[in-house]
Amino acid sequence: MLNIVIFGAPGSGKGTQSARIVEKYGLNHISTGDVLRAEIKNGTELGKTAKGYIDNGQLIPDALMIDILASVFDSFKDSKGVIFDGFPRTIAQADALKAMLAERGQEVSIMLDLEVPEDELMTRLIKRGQESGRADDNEETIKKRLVVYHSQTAPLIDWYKNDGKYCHINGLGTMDGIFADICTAIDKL
Ligand SMILES: Nc1ncnc2c1ncn2[C@@H]1O[C@H](COP(=O)(O)OP(=O)(O)O)[C@@H](O)[C@H]1O
Ligand SMILES: [Mg+2]
Repeated sequence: MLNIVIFGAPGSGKGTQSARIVEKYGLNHISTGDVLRAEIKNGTELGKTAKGYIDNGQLIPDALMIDILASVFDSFKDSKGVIFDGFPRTIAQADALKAMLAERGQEVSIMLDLEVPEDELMTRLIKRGQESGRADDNEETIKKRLVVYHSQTAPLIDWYKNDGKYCHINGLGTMDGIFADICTAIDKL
């Protein structure tokens, strides 16, 4: 199985590139953001809990996220592989993902880090907020999310370097150009 972690700040293009990877390689996509937004839309207990954190630009607690992730992962039977989009976001989540995959005789194949400058992230997210109406894509919440990204999520770059899975991708450029770089990395696996 191919287990790909797609990584980057909010607005770095994880969702955009995941859709292309899914189509070309026939993988299953786990976007934890999409899972939580669906729960919010359906008004579930989990959705209510998640909304409080998301509206404030904060991360959902690790223990809850790790449970959700494992149950979504186990819902895919005979999968060719999975793209993890939006998970892990903390060191504790990376440890948990490694343990969860190891229990199932698997491991992360590669971590793709989409690097995009901050001013470009802000421009993209403001635009996404206007077009899609995503509640957390407003300037105030985006700023909080970027602070959380730098303090809690960016340390995963060194974590994955130490684990030998890290792959840097320049996330600035055309969507096709970025996808071509991603394919080059995946095809080497
Ligand atoms: N290479 C790119 N160049 C310009 N805009 C992009 C690029 N990739 C994605 N976008 C736009 O940036 C926004 C955020 O992309 P998205 O894939 O949702 O990011 P993430 O899932 O990492 O938050 C979207 O509105 C998308 O259309
Ligand atoms: Mg996304």
